[in-house]
Amino acid sequence: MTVLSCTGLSRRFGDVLAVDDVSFTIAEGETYGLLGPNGAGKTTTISMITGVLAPDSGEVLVAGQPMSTRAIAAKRLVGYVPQELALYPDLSGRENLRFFASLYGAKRSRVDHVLDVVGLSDRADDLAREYSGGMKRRLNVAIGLLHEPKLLVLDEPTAGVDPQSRNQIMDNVRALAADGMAVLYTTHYMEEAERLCDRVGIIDSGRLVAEGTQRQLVERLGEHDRISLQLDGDLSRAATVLGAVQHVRQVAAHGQGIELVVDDARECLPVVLSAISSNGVVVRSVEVTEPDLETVFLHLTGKALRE
Ligand SMILES: Nc1ncnc2c1ncn2[C@@H]1O[C@H](COP(=O)(O)OP(=O)(O)OP(=O)(O)O)[C@@H](O)[C@H]1O
Repeated sequence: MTVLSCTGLSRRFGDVLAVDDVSFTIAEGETYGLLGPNGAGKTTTISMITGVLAPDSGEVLVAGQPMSTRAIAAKRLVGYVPQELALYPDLSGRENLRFFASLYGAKRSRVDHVLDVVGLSDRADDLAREYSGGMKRRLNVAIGLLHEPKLLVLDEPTAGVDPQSRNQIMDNVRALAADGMAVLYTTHYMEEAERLCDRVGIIDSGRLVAEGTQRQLVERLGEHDRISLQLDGDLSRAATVLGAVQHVRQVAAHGQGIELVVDDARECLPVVLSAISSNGVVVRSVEVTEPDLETVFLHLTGKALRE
């Protein structure tokens, strides 16, 4: 079942078209990663999805309910974990949660449950100001879960947190998705997107430039595995021999090195190495590059995700 459906979302700030005709959906139990360089339009998109900001055009539906800045029913279905921490430092973790539970009309019994989910039960009665950055963020996630949302929106939840909290947050997302929650996740960490997200959308200058599973994106761009070799010996002979090896698509020699574009590096490598050595050329080093989301992202946006 589709939980989130965005259709033709656009939003302008003065001369800047921050979000330009963005459409995507997220199904029950699916984790969708929204990736983009700084200023691409991620936060503006999220603000429209969570009903914080009105779109100039387009529509957001959450479990079939239209979202708007005044849509109480739709907002009840969304848990939002913003980039900026939103909690009271002079209240304990538990008091923060009780406060937000009363604000959202959530059951008080949810407080202990969400504390347990984010692994803060044993520190629940300490003041939030005494929490580490990672614990504060976990408390923020707990606040987002209080009212049992169908869609959880996390805006860079692991930015600047310690590895333990980062792992905890990622485990939480996995478990929540396994229980059927739809998750929208933005991050600057490509490996998180690779590990967590069933599908990703790449946004650049306000437009969704590509969308799919990691494999689909890599295949659509026609990216291939590469093998870089540093060699001693007759390079031109090695290049000729390698050009005839099955599944080698391109051979380029430069200096003492040869760069190969191949179909499947793991399968090709043993054949490549034996072809070289049987022609009296010595291999000094080998580097294999398999295309990943970072490659796709660079290809599409011309930028690294973390700059
Ligand atoms: N309230 C605003 N007023 C004017 N311009 C804005 C406003 N909010 C966002 N913008 C502009 O809209 C564009 C998209 O910004 P947005 O914050 O959505 O990007 P982002 O992808 O979330 O970036 P980051 O990764 O840096 O958080 C940027 O050019 C930004 O300067």
